[in-house]
Amino acid sequence: MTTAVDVSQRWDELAAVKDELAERDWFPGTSGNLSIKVTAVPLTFLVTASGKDKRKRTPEDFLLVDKDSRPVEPGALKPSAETVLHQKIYEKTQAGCSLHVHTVDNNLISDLYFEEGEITFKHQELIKAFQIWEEDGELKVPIVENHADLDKLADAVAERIEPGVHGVLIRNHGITAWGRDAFEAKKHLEAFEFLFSYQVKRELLRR
Ligand SMILES: CSCCC(=O)C(=O)COP(=O)(O)O
Ligand SMILES: [Zn+2]
Repeated sequence: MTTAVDVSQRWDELAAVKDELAERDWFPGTSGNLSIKVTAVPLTFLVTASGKDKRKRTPEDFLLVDKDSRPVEPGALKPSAETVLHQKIYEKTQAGCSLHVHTVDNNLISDLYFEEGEITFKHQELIKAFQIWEEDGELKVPIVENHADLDKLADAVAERIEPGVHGVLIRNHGITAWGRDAFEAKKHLEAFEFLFSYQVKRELLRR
């Protein structure tokens, strides 16, 4: 059962994450969407309303949706166009929070490594953010095509989820990253973006 207290607590957590990502300027041109799980069975989650400037904090920032990404209560607010991606993450993982942002670095990496289908990070301290502690441990980030059909896109992302995958890049679009809760999802997203930024600069220096 969803209680008003659960929704309000999760709302505040997601709003705090949204503020922090906004400070990093990770929502250019109204892009990006965020969600947080409220109940597991049946699945309900708060998701950002579509088309809004996610840098602003308003009482209409999020709405509660059900297991089919439909609003729990009728109203004027539309859930993110990409809500079904969040739904698939909750269906396929134990995630409690899912974050999607468009950055120049994640777009460049998704394009540069698209043909390989993934990018692998090794010998980087920050892969410890993903609990990889071995000296030769590797972090793989799958890359999928940016299908215009969002159900197809969500299926393509879901197909690449396996143990050890904490985020999927969408070619020239952005990344969807997740974690057990808001803290872990943000930690993963920040670590991914650090690694992408490093790799972009490394490629530039090499050329
Ligand atoms: C203006 S960016 C195009 C849509 C998109 O990729 C995105 O992340 C934002 O869509 P939403 O419906 O969640 O506002
Ligand atoms: Zn997007």
